[in-house]
Amino acid sequence: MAANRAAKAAAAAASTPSPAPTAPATSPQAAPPPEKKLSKLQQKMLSSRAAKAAPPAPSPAPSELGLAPPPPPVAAPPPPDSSASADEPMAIDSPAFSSTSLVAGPSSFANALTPSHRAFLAPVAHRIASTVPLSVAVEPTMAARFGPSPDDKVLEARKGTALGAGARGENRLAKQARKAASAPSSQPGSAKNSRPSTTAPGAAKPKKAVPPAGSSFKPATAGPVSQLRTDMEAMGLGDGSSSREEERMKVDEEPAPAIIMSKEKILKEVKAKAATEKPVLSLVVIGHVDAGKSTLMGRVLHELGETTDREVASNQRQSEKIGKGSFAYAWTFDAMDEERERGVTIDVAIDTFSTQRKRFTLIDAPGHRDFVPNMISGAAQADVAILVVDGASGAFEKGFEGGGQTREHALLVRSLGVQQIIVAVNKLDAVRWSEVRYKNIFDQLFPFLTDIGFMPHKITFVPVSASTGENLTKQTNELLRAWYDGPTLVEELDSLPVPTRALDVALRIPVSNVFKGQSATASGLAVTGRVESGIVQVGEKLAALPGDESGIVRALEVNGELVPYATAGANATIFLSGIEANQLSVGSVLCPRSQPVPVVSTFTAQVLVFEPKHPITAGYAVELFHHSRDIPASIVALEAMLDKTTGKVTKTSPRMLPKNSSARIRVQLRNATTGGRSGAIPIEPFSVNKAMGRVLFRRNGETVAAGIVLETLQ
Ligand SMILES: Nc1nc2c(ncn2[C@@H]2O[C@H](COP(=O)(O)OP(=O)(O)OP(=O)(O)O)[C@@H](O)[C@H]2O)c(=O)[nH]1
Repeated sequence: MAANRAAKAAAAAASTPSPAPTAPATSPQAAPPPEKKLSKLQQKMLSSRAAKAAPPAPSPAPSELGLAPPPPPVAAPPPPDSSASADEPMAIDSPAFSSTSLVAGPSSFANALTPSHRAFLAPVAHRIASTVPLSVAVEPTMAARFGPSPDDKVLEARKGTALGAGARGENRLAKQARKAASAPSSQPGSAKNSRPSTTAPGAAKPKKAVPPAGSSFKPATAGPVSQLRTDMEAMGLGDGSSSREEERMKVDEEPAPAIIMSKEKILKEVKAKAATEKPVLSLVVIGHVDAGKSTLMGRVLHELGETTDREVASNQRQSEKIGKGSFAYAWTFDAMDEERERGVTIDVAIDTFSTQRKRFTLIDAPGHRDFVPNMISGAAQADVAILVVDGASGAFEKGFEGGGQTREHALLVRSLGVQQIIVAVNKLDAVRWSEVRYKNIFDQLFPFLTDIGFMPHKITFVPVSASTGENLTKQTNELLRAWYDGPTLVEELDSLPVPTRALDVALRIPVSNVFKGQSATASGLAVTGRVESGIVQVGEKLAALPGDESGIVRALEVNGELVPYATAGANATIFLSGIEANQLSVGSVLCPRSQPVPVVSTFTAQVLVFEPKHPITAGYAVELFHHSRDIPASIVALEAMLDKTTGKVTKTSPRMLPKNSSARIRVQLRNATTGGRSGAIPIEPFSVNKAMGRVLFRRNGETVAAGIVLETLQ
């Protein structure tokens, strides 16, 4: 398998990369980058699109959502991608603010998980991260005061069911870790009956620690975890070992490890590594329910040798037993009992895989509309997305037209900062590899994606069949080969550009999970989170916002390895000392005390209104999504309506915001005085830090607007 892959990649490298269809040739933006060669089909499709007159997008076309970059002058070269670099100046001052400037990517728990995280988290924390119950439990009076939010209702309904926190079955990596773990106490509870232990299982294999030279590096236990434990036990996740745990984790008396590397030295090292190591990208898989997301990625992992024939055969046998044989590959990800019984993904699942030139952290997101909050949590940390669409007759239309999640997911990932998207046109085996069908889907989807702000050359289409494995790593089907000679899905993944990381700016780590971790290498209070910007290293003292507490980084883990530092883009587990667990929660932000993130409950934002059922008026209640945090808020003032193309004020103090409009609004959190804790959250203007300045607004289970933070107020 490995040899095959190498040979394939070598062949791919030898030939000029040939991307799937890109832009309509009628648009100046449509020109693909010169180094990319079009396949025959792509050329045909583009020229057929060019042949059609290119009328301006009909109103209210998605382009008019204000999400697309303003149309360039006819002969102008393609505009630069304003969010291509995390370091470049912000575009929000520009009159032509658009969704392109809405992009860069907050964070969540999802791809913070390395294999050893999974070992830690499988029994308990895997779900806690993506679900709000932890924060709900921390702020119990919030719901009493304001009533449950729509998304809370979904989460509430999940409590006590197999959908509730911690109830997830073992996934592939957790299972491997459990098998490998030697100590009985380190075994996670089984998915079905046992209550999982709050102590995470030992890592599958002892990992080689990489202590900074000269430091007193020693994984240490951390402070009391009363709130976390209370939360966990309230959710039925405790292991009854409270006092033992409390004793063990009471006070960290280990001396803090010293910081030993200068930032300059780290930056130099990072540069040197970039030349020799595979870059890591976070990949989220999205699409309408049943499009085949889990099957596709389960199959990709198998084709790449990440799962064994034996594992697949076992899933096949077991899925057939309950009459769900067609879901065998999906079971690699859909590990919860309920997911398997219903044949529906409920929560994000994480995995990792490598291609010839890249490593991927894979986030398999649920497609069902009820689980969009989970999808957001996963997508918030992604660099790139695969949008899976169902090519079977009528199925694509079902997912794409009113109410389907194809549009919503694409819009969400774009608003969350994802710029690069691969459309996997799946289930083409069901239509005998019809080229006409493929082109028909391309013709519907491509303009939509460009209109919501994806740059044409950052969109690729690949025809595939997840269940037969066709065109994932190889093309064998003659019906397909008759009209397609472009790259396979894996080749397409392998050739994705690596986003620029914001290394040389203030450190920001939005926390996506808090747990008590214990592996062969480290233990104690730990958080997972994506390093959105800057560099963190062992020994560093970090403020945990909101709050006055600081913790010391005792150990850092990235991709299952202990490391002396982690840089922007890394999904890290950070073991902390000198701070109590109740000072941290999902949505906290770790940053240097000297460069804090503003903690506020009111801010102004520039938003694009999607298609809410009712127009937005002052006092409109919403769920605010910021990284992994999901918090009740109100749009307290409509300051101005804006022209979507120029960004100029068209009307001050409008009475309401209609669908597809752009506006400047004032937002206030609704829990500002709840529970004795500050209701304020750490949030930053987009102009200061793109990743910290993106917000999404949902209401009654639908996403109503997305935007960027303009100014933090109080
Ligand atoms: N014919 C055909 N069926 C497929 C293909 N890919 C997936 N399916 C079937 O489609 C159904 C749904 O597949 P899943 O992988 O669970 O879909 P999903 O998008 O992950 O579903 P959710 O995560 O619940 O939204 C299963 O019965 C699969 O066997 C394909 O390429 N061809």
